[in-house]
This record gives sequence, structure tokens and C-alpha cells, in this order.
Amino acid sequence: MNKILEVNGLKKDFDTFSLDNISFSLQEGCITGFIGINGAGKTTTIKSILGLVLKDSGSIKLFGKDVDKNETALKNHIGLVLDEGYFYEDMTIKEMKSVIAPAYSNWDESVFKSYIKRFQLHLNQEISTLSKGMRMKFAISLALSHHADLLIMDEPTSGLDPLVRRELMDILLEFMKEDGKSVFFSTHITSDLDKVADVLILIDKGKILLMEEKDILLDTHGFVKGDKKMLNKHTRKLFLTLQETEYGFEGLTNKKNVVREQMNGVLIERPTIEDIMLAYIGGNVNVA
Ligand SMILES: Nc1ncnc2c1ncn2[C@@H]1O[C@H](COP(=O)(O)OP(=O)(O)OP(=O)(O)O)[C@@H](O)[C@H]1O
Repeated sequence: MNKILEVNGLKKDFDTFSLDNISFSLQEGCITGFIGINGAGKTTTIKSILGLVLKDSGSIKLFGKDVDKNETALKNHIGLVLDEGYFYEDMTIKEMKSVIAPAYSNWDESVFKSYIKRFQLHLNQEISTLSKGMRMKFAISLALSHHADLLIMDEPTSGLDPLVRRELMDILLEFMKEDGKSVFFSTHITSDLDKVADVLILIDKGKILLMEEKDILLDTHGFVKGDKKMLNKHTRKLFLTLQETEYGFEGLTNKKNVVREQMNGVLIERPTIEDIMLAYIGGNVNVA
């Protein structure tokens, strides 16, 4: 599989926050979830990739080419949905589209119109009167109307109701049906990724803590409950988090098979992506 985006040694210092030597890559044909709590550095990373924030150091390659040297050509391949509105509020949908469309050499008006129809948006409606869900749908319509290969979305589901979030997930899966497409999707609402993500990248305090295929993560991690008698110097080391009560314990392990072998009789449940995220960013972590 081709690497569609390669980020190497990305650094950005703000007064009270730093992106600390961020490196990761995205594989073609994958939906990659970029997860982390509020303020973890997701937006700063995405904006640095796009050149909307000036990085201090590091290299970024899109489709194998240096972003700094090929900005305009590469922009044609990217569909962008940012969390903060980048629309002119007093324009209508049609007027805003006319500002954005000429920036893309492969703009496809018929695709745009089909999304507007599908989302029941009205070309003459003023942006300032759009609800949050309608804004997101408009942003998606723009992002998908120039045959982009990589869709980059920053917190697209934030503040949306479950129905609209589901609709968005369906659109992503539809987009992925065509060969060579990829999605990079930042969110702190990890439940959105349960169904759609192939790979997860976890960022916290400006550092990448974890990068793994979702299925492998969910297979190797387990939420374990059992009798306190099973805990000893060795078995304790198998846990990322551990809570003990008078009688029992519960904790998250990243070595599910070893726990199964060495701790007979414990109950092992499948964790959610959120359980895993919180275990890695919380204290009390024994990462081997
Ligand atoms: N222009 C800036 N100047 C100074 N600090 C900044 C600037 N932009 C972002 N930050 C800081 O960088 C940190 C990371 O912010 P960022 O928006 O990247 O996080 P995030 O993971 O996207 O959070 P959220 O989920 O809340 O959107 C925050 O502490 C923020 O205050």
C-alpha cells in the first residue's frame, strides 16, 4: 500500500504548547482516526500539514511529494473539512461555492449539485442561517466536489446529532469504495470511529502515543475483571490501568493473551476505543 501522507519530525512551539517531534504516515485506502482529548494538538497538527500554521521544523510529504514545494498542485488532491467555519457568513451557499470552486482545477459542478440535493440544502440560503449540521453538510459537499483523493476532516462530528453523524459515516464509507481514496479524521468522539476507522493514531500533549490498526488494538487490549488474589508483582505489569477494590480489581491490558494464559478465571471484556484512549493518556500507565 502507498503512503499517502508522511509526517516526519514535525515541531511547532506555541507559548504554552508544543508539537513534539510528530511522525506518522497514512496508508492509501484507509480511514485513519486521529484521536485525542481537547487541546491534545490535533488541529495544530492538521493545520501544520496544510501550511495553515507555520511549522518550526519537520518534513511533510503528500502523495510522495514535499508539500512546501508543491502546494497548489497537491491542494487539488485534498478535500478539507475544518471544525471552525471558514465561510463568509453573509454569502449564500451558491456565492460561497463560487469563491471556492475556482481554486480547484478539477472542480465538478454536477457532483456538487448532487450533494446539495442529497443533503436538501438550498443554493440561495445564506450561510449565517445554516444549522451546525447543515454547515457540515455544505463543507462536505465542497470537499467532495473536486475528486479529492485524501479527505482531511478536523472534528467534523463535533456538536452534531447522532443522525447527522451516522449520515457522515455513510458518506465516508461511500467515498472509500473508489480505489485510491483515504480519509484522515480527527475527533475526540471516538465512538464515531468504532465502525469506520481502519487505523488509529493517538495524540496527547503534542506527542503521538499510539499508532495501530483498529482491529489489532481491539484484539490485543482487554478490559479485565477478577479476584484481587490474582494480582502479584508480575501480573500487575500486564495492565495499563488498574483499579482495586476491597475484593476485586479491574483494569485495561494491552497483553490480552498473556493475561488469559497467566490469570486463570478472570473475566475479559472487549474495550471501546475510548477505554483504550483514556488508559494511554491517563496516569498509572505501564507501557512496555
Ligand atoms: N495560535 C496559537 N497560539 C498559541 N497557542 C495555540 C495556538 N493554536 C493552538 N494553541 C494551543 O495549542 C494547544 C493544542 O490545540 P489544538 O487546537 O491543536 O488541540 P486539539 O487537539 O485540536 O483540541 P480540540 O479537540 O479542543 O479542538 C492548545 O493548548 C491551544 O491553546
